[in-house]
Amino acid sequence: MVTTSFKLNNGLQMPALGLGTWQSQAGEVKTAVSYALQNGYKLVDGAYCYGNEDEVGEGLKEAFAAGVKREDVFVVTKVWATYNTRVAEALDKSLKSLGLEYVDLLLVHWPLLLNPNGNHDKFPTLPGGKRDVIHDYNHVDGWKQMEAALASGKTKSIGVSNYSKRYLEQLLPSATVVPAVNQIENHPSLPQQEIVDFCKEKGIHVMAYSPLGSTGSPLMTAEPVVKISEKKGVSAGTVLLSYHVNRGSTVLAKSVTPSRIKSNLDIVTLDDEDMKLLNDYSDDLTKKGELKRYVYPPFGVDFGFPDKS
Ligand SMILES: NC(=O)C1=CN([C@@H]2O[C@H](COP(=O)(O)OP(=O)(O)OC[C@H]3O[C@@H](n4cnc5c(N)ncnc54)[C@H](OP(=O)(O)O)[C@@H]3O)[C@@H](O)[C@H]2O)C=CC1
Ligand SMILES: O=C[C@H](O)[C@@H](O)[C@@H](O)[C@H](O)C(=O)O
Repeated sequence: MVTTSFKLNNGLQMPALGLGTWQSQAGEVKTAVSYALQNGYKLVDGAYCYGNEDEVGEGLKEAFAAGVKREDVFVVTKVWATYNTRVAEALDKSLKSLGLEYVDLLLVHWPLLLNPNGNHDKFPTLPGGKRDVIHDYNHVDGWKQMEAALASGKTKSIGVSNYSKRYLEQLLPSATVVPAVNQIENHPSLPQQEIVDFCKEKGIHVMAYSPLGSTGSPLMTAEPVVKISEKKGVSAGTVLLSYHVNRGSTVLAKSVTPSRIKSNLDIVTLDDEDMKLLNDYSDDLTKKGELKRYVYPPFGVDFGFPDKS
């Protein structure tokens, strides 16, 4: 029996699979969200930064009108980096767009501050074009605002995203509330074993993003993925998504294509031999220095991840 949900450190259950909405275009994401929720998805992952939360909200509304219950959907949003000193405001904006009274999980999208008074709401830049990062901001202080957001009742859980072990080690000694979740890029080409192990030790649930290798799903053709998919008679997508659930993580898959949204629901148990093939592939890339991070925004900040600074 494949796991369908995981218990968070606050006692709430989080579904094992969620629909991603990054880069889901206007005119497509409403249908994707509504279709997914009416066909078995229980989690939707969004963010203010994605610029499509109004439409995600329309999709939620359509699903609720069709009989899906609010309490059966786990809605995630994130505080964008220009709002890390204005968490309450960010959460209110997202709730308004989503048409909700509360979200189930609010994440710090990235552990840094982009200038809240800069030349752009989301991506402020300096005269030379570089991102306008406020370098004396301390993400540990920012967490206090996340704890206040939790106390407001407008989110049921709080967590982080894009936190390496180093960043978690900075945060945890001062945290009154231990993050329920760390959402990180994760797949066989970026196993993140150190962070996954550390999170497990600290009771922080991992949500894996870009499991297919992000735009265009390049990991579908990775050799061990194809091999396992042929052996088991399942799709390459199923292998890549199941890898996380088998590791005890929640996985997010983005699609705006109904047939893919549906097929991504097929999570299977991978046996020890399958996991060994995938782990050997990861170890080999690690040894060769060929780990691959697909999501690498130009912040110019060392986040402490293994592949690139
Ligand atoms: N916290 C963070 O900083 C980040 C969070 N995320 C979250 O994780 C989610 C997933 O990651 P994301 O980077 O979007 O990438 P994914 O790894 O989910 O890949 C998405 C791509 O794969 C395609 N695809 C989806 N399913 C299939 C399938 N069954 N067969 C073939 N192709 C398929 C999609 O195409 P199509 O849509 O055209 O069907 C799209 O091009 C995001 O949407 C977002 O919610 C992602 C990045 C960073
Ligand atoms: O969640 C997805 C990613 O983190 C995305 O929000 C960033 O990559 C952003 O587009 C950026 O350019 O900084």
